Amino acid sequence: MTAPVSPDATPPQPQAWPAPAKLNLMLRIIGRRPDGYHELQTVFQFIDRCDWLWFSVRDDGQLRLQEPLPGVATEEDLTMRAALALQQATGCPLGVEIRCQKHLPMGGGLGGGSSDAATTLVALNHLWKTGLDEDALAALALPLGADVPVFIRGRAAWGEGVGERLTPVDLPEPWYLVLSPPCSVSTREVFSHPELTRDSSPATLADFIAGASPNDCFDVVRRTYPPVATALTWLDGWGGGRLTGTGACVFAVFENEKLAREAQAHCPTSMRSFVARGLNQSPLLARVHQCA
Ligand SMILES: C[C@@](CO)(OP(=O)(O)O)[C@H](O)COP(=O)(O)OP(=O)(O)OC[C@H]1O[C@@H](n2ccc(N)nc2=O)[C@H](O)[C@@H]1O
Ligand SMILES: Nc1ncnc2c1ncn2[C@@H]1O[C@H](COP(=O)(O)OP(=O)(O)O)[C@@H](O)[C@H]1O
Repeated sequence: MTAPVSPDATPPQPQAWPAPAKLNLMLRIIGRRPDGYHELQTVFQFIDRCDWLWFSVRDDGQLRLQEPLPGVATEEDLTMRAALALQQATGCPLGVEIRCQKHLPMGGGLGGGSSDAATTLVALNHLWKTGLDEDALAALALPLGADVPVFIRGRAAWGEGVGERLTPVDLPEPWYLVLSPPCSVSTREVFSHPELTRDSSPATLADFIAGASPNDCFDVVRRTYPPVATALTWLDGWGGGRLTGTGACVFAVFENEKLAREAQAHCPTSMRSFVARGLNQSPLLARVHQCA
């Protein structure tokens, strides 16, 4: 299924690389590993809302970031960590200067930082000609964050483990109204919350397709973050809101763009929102094929 893309998915310049957002269409926590990480079951789908990145290769091996993000030290930025990981894994003598134009809210459950990291790995693997295949890139991606591999693979997926065991799925590609409450949710904080449900019984993809779309973080996040509760209450009037990942963003599903935009027009002006199309294939894959 090929979806028409919204203007947000149009590259600002031909050399720009997309880092799309993801939604978790469901999220179950079925256990905890000895290292403290939670065993999940989730459904990932991309949306056509993206951060955009530019890469200028340097001959001197240095890694530079134009315009560091507020509150994120340059060496902690996931683009820098991804570039370093690729450099170290391949012994590549080249460096890069990276510009990242953020459109995705940080700590929003949209996976923006993870997607920036994946786009950096994929783009530099091409620009530095380091020749890693998809499996090797996904292996480099996982230590950067549990969400990074799905952005490397670039296909909507049923995810298990910490989200690294991925089975591609072909889903309907509806339109979403996404609300971005004025708060940032720390994934680590939610996963360490004493009241989080951690023992859901395992589900199957068939359960999701039959309409089961729980998010086991929903109650804890709604109780802990009042702006998320406000956004969810508002979406109750539009068929009900769902949480992506650990939030803060929430979303509702619409059959077409017109209905999603109609709902958005009623959204309180205090609430940031956008309309986006669900995508089973990441625009990053199309960008890579453009280079082939
Ligand atoms: C929950 C999810 C669902 O897609 O998304 P977000 O809401 O963060 O976008 C992801 O699993 C998040 O992935 P990601 O954001 O890459 O998390 P990481 O950086 O690997 O982990 C941040 C912290 O969350 C906790 N963590 C994360 C993932 C997991 N399965 N169990 C955990 O307990 C760990 O304490 C970890 O130190
Ligand atoms: N390039 C980046 N973009 C966004 N966040 C980043 C980036 N590099 C590091 N981070 C850190 O990762 C955290 C989680 O980011 P993000 O992926 O946007 O949220 P989430 O995991 O909720 O989807 C941020 O709060 C920030 O501290």
